[in-house]
Amino acid sequence: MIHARGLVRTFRKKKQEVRAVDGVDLDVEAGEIVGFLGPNGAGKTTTLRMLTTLLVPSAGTATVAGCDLLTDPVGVRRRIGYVSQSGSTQPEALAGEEVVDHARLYGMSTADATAHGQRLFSELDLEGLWDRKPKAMSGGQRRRLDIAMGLVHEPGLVFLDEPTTGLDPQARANLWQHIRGLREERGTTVFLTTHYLDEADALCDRILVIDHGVIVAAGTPDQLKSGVGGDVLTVTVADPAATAEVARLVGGLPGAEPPQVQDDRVIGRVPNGGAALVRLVRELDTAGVEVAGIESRRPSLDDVFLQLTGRSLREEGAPSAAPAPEPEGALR
Ligand SMILES: Nc1ncnc2c1ncn2[C@@H]1O[C@H](COP(=O)(O)OP(=O)(O)OP(=O)(O)O)[C@@H](O)[C@H]1O
Repeated sequence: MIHARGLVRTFRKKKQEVRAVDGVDLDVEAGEIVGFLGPNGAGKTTTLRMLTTLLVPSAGTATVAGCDLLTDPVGVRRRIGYVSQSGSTQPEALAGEEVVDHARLYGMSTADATAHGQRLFSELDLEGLWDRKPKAMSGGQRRRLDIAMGLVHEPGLVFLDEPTTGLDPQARANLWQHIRGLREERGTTVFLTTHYLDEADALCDRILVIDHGVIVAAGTPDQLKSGVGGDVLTVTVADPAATAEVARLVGGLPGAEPPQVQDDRVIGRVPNGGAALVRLVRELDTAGVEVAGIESRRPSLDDVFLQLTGRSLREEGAPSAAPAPEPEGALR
């Protein structure tokens, strides 16, 4: 469904050339849900904008939904849906009318567009908002309206740029269900960027990780996690002054990598978490360290990210859980 080779996009910024995307190869098969992850500024949006014909590549080739990106951009546009980070609804237009007009641009009849738009409103919890202007909707409602716009013409391939940012947990869960439903019922292919690792883990068949304009890893969430190797040990101490001693003990476990200290926590990686945990508890007891919590767990996608990019997605200012819901009816 998407096959890109050597995609490059450069920008000039204060007389310097920025290589926002620096040779991206990617393949997305029909019916897949693929997540595109990367730290801020990694090149996700630039890649998406090229694949959706909004930005001309500086180099490289791609076919998207069966059409050549460079020679048939109109063909690409006809076959895809795109929901940008900023959305595309007009603040003064009536929501339902806008959705219908959008579908009609793609050749749908008014009756079909209305029926399909109303079904999407119901599925995306927008019931009762058909005649409301976006400027009088909450941020979460506007985001769901953007998504309805991207889906109303029933494209076979949808690009979603951070679709759930700003949605409350329930709206996020509804949208995940909707995205899965699109694939199951219509075989829709979905390519999405997200800052939520739990979202990528739960929703995506495959994940591509981009950093500095280059894809640094690709695989299923499980493949990526098992690539990190070993288990993650976390010790939380009652007194933060004890972290140096705990770090020494964790670092001394067989096969351990040098641990990190974050506030009152020491985080280490060991080949066998179960055995290491038993030994560590004994050593901590002997050393007289008061422990507030201790756990061994399988690596998460955040650990994958940290290993691949040297940065944690959470350090990037990305929330580790969805932000608190906006009050319904809040004005822009
Ligand atoms: N129009 C532009 N002019 C100059 N530089 C740009 C332009 N668009 C993007 N860049 C630069 O290209 C790089 C990649 O940006 P891009 O928006 O693709 O990253 P991203 O991974 O989507 O980041 P985020 O997660 O913050 O949305 C950044 O260094 C950015 O500053």
